[in-house]
Amino acid sequence: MAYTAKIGPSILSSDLSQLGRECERMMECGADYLHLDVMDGHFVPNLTFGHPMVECLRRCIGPDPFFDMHMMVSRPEQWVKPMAAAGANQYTFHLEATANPGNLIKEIRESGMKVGLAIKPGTTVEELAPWARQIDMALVMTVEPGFGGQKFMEDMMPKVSWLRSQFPSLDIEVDGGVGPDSIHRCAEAGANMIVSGSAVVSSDDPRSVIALLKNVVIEAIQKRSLDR
Ligand SMILES: O=C(CO)[C@@H](O)[C@H](O)COP(=O)(O)O
Ligand SMILES: [Fe+2]
Repeated sequence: MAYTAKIGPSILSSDLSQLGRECERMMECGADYLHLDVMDGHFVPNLTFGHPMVECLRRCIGPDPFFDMHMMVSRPEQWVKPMAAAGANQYTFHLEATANPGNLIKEIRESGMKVGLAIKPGTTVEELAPWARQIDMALVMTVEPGFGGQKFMEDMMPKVSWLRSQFPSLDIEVDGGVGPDSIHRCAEAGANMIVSGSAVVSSDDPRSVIALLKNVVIEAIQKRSLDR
């Protein structure tokens, strides 16, 4: 069991005029990585930022924080090299957005980034499975991508459980509506990379929320290793 508990705040719900400072604040509060949501207004009905912003963020907060790029874009092939040059560490693309996942996985690796593969709520986990041994992380969306602050979809948890049973050492991320009320379900199902936006960023005490989320996942991982 190679995976560990990691919490990655999504800075989508933060004060975007202060993005650099907000990223620093999340890292100071115990975040393990930063989840950066890129939306192109086409794959999803919302627009955020692209590689120029990532380059500025990297310059602002230094080389260490791990940037997990959640690419909610229609042509993920187009942004691999620019994102790598801007300082992204992991490129998480949507299975629904490409006709040739194998080629894209190869391009991402050749650009020096880790590979994440995301599925929307309507996509089955069996469609992701053929790629699972070639990727670093599977992202099971627990809301329809596009906006922060939506309700957690508990009915996505069987996808996480199935992936964990089939791929015991894969990093599995959940994203959307995850916070203190839903973290137990995610952790029990087998998720180990936890994206949390509004629950962390809008809290008066983000440090405590991050610690709580992480402890629940650590306990679930320990329990699973004892049960084996
Ligand atoms: O990718 C997305 C939404 O499309 C997410 O990363 C959200 O931005 C997470 O925010 P919360 O749902 O936790 O508020
Ligand atoms: Fe996201």
